[in-house]
Amino acid sequence: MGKQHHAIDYNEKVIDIKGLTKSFGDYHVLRGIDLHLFKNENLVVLGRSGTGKSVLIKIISGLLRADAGQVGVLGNEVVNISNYDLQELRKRIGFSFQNSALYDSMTVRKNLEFPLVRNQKNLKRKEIDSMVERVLEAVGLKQTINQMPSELSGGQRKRIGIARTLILRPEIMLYDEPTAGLDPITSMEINNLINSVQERFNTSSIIITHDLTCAKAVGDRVAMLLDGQFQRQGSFEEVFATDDVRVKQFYDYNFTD
Ligand SMILES: Nc1ncnc2c1ncn2[C@@H]1O[C@H](COP(=O)(O)OP(=O)(O)OP(=O)(O)O)[C@@H](O)[C@H]1O
Repeated sequence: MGKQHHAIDYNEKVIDIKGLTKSFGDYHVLRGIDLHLFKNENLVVLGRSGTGKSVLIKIISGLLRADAGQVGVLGNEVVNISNYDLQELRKRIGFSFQNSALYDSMTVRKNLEFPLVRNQKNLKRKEIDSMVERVLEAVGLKQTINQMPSELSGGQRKRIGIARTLILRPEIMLYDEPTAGLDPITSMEINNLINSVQERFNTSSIIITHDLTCAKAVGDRVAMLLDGQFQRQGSFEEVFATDDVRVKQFYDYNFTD
């Protein structure tokens, strides 16, 4: 059984992509993609290395431009968005990168304050402290507030990275390989965290992963990129209920549970 989640709003699409194409020279990475994300939904995007998963989330967040198609994000059309609107839109989207990229010379507290101080210049000390405490509590790491990143485990650093993203209260979360390089128990803890973030912060998320245990644990819906298109979408079970050798191979090599 995949996960069950009941708060998804099927009437509201926070991301709505139609006919998206993107090439690099002669290499056609995305070949007419249709994809949507409902409000409060966790959507897992699966695909082999090099299939264009990172390119897709870069286009969603405006870091890369699409060649053609429509990319609706929180009511904006990002294909022809102005730079100002793009900056405003980016504040509503949180990224959790593969390498959490904490600042090694700053304590956990300073790392968490950093995006706040940069983006919301008029906050009082008390407000900053309470926001830091709130996100630290949400990721279960209150005790690390005065530690340096080098004193944390890989899983803890990943959590702090997620906390730092949450502090700006994003409406959409984009997780790039959230369990990469983590052991199975730590991975499970991150999967649980992704689900609890969805519930506590009402985020809608795209989770890019190779880890099928993660896909099963966090995905309300799964979409698989094959040859530049989402040829399979549905529940975890639906996506893998096929004789397509490309899908079977992906399952056999990536499911270790
Ligand atoms: N800026 C770029 N210029 C040229 N080619 C690019 C660029 N960005 C990505 N590509 C190519 O597009 C393809 C898809 O890359 P992408 O990073 O999206 O893969 P991915 O599915 O995220 O794989 P992985 O899981 O390995 O990160 C790759 O072949 C890559 O070389």
